[in-house]
Amino acid sequence: MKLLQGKTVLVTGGSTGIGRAAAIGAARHGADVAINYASSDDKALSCIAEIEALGQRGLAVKGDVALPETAADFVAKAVDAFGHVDVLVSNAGICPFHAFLDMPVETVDRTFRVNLHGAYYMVQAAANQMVRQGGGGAIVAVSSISALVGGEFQTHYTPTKAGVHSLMQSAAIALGKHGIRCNSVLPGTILTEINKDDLADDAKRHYMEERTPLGRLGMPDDLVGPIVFLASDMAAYVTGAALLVDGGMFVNLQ
Ligand SMILES: NC(=O)C1=CN([C@@H]2O[C@H](COP(=O)(O)OP(=O)(O)OC[C@H]3O[C@@H](n4cnc5c(N)ncnc54)[C@H](O)[C@@H]3O)[C@@H](O)[C@H]2O)C=CC1
Ligand SMILES: C[C@H](O)[C@@H]1OC(=O)[C@H](O)[C@@H]1O
Repeated sequence: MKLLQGKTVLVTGGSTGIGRAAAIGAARHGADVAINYASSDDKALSCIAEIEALGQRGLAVKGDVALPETAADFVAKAVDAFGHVDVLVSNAGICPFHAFLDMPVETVDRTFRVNLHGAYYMVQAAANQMVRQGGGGAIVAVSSISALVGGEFQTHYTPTKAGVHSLMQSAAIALGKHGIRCNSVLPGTILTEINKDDLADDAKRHYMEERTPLGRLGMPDDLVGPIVFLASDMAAYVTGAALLVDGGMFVNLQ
């Protein structure tokens, strides 16, 4: 069953990790897909190749989501290529682990600009296009379990994830009249580039695995079903919601 047949799906940070999995997963469900990416042309093009191998159209647009103009450019190029925007997956993000007391200003600033400001600009640009089109749409933001709990070396990061979660709640109210649904997924610990160095520490990785009732850390593909569901008409009456995708980590006190 293809849940996104005929839809156009935009994904930020779509060349690796959760964004890549979401982009290819959307194509598997019948969507044409545009990805935003920050750096690696090779990784972006290989993602497009996988989308096209599934019989769907793909587009890769390079841009730094921290820059407001990137959002308008990404949406405009997607509309030029595919004619409309039906779904936005706001995924791009960074988590440069660092201690609190000597956290550099530039690290705080960059993390906020990418994770929160970038999400804001992309959601706003996609929503304006959806309003122009009429017919509604769906926005899925990749927040985090870290919207709900803290991290010693993530004092600059967790507020951005809480902010993304809150942005979806407010956007859901602002956009409901336009038939645009806004929801968050809150992944637990998923094995991707973002935490490759952090989880190279065996003790840290073992601790995170032990905290997870399902007994394993997540993989990017574990996010595809929840994201596609929230993007699809299966979630027609779901907006302002947050879906933990964490193997049970959040509820596991003892
Ligand atoms: N991996 C995990 O355990 C978790 C990840 N997340 C979130 O998932 C999202 C995706 O991260 P992952 O797939 O895990 O790692 P990742 O590092 O593979 O993906 C992040 C993507 O965002 C892109 N990106 C970074 N800065 C950008 C910028 N300024 N402009 C455009 N693209 C940019 C990167 O190039 C990369 O492709 C992030 O928002 C992260 O906060 C949330 C909870 C858990
Ligand atoms: C980068 C972290 O390992 C990852 O990202 C999050 O949002 C959670 O803190 C995960 O553990």
